[in-house]
Amino acid sequence: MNWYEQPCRAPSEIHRIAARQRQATLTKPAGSLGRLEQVAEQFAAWQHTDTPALERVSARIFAADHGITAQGVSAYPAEVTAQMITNFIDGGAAASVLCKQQNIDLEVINLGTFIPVPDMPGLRQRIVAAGTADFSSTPAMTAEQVDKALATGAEVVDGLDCQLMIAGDMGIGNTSAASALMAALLDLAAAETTGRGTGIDSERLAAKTATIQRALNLHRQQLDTPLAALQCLGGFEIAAMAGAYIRAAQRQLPSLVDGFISTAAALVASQMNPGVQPWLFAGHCSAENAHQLLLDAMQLSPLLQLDMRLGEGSGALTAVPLIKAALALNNDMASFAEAGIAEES
Ligand SMILES: O=C(O)c1ccc[n+]([C@@H]2O[C@H](COP(=O)([O-])O)[C@@H](O)[C@H]2O)c1
Ligand SMILES: Cc1cc2nc[nH]c2cc1C
Repeated sequence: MNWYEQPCRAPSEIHRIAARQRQATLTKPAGSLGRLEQVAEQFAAWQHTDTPALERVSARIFAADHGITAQGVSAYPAEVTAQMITNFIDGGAAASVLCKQQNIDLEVINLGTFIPVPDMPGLRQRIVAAGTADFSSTPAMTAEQVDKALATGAEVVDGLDCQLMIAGDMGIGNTSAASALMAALLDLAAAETTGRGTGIDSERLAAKTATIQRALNLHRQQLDTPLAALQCLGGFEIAAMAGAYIRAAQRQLPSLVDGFISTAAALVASQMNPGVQPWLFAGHCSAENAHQLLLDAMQLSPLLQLDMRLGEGSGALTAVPLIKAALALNNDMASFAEAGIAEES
């Protein structure tokens, strides 16, 4: 059996129920904390306690370049991927600011960019190749490359000591890869899964959609397993994130999923290993066109809807304070008995 097929233990339904019962005793009308109550119950099931805690969150940004950028699918040039890697490390990126502000440890993993990035502290160089091939004419990766990228995600998770993982993505062109994967894995047309990414106009959106649909037709015979779809249509960072979600679930470590690309990687992961889905939680719904449909297909209900469409883990990072609030309420509120308050009649 391949490492990514090893089973994942299910979260504890006993502790989910215990947390639900605890919620019912707290000084509030039943159900009045809405989704915050379910957040606490979910963490209770993950952590096997009715008073779950969230002290250690780790963010890992997976970066790589995409051959599909040769088709003019992004509003930005591919060199931004390498430039942003340095910006993450220098502290100037949105994800860097959110991590610093919340005391979340951040590491960047470079899977391979067109422009090489020099070694620097906080950057793990795991170069698969200098970007994927252009999937509009050839498979994005070789079988060896997809294996290496998947294994890198697992390696990263094996080094974590935290209670929640956030996997962020950076890769100009990666919304094209994510849209193609979503279409292939959910049996949809490119028109249903393709959006504006970094902000292309309607004319370029039509061309991007046509390019992705042509690629889906070209590779149709090869798209019979999620791994094959990942190899044909994915990116190195998407594969690494899929590997990270799988290994995290195998280690009973929950993941807070970010935006469209992150969720597409989570879709790959949960189709490669069905035990992954119960270990996922959605941080936000991105403004990227197909994200809501993708979340629905994966039965994930996002915490935030702020019209963000940045990637790099930013939406998930923004949701972390809300999770901490949900757990503090669950753990620290007085019960009706403790406060001497009359219960529902
Ligand atoms: O996370 C999202 O929902 C999201 C939506 C649109 C764009 N992005 C980011 O923008 C880049 C991909 O956009 P594009 O247009 O180059 O395919 C990549 O670095 C992503 O992290 C991210
Ligand atoms: C500047 C910039 C920052 C990003 N972060 C994630 N994707 C990005 C794309 C661009 C263009």
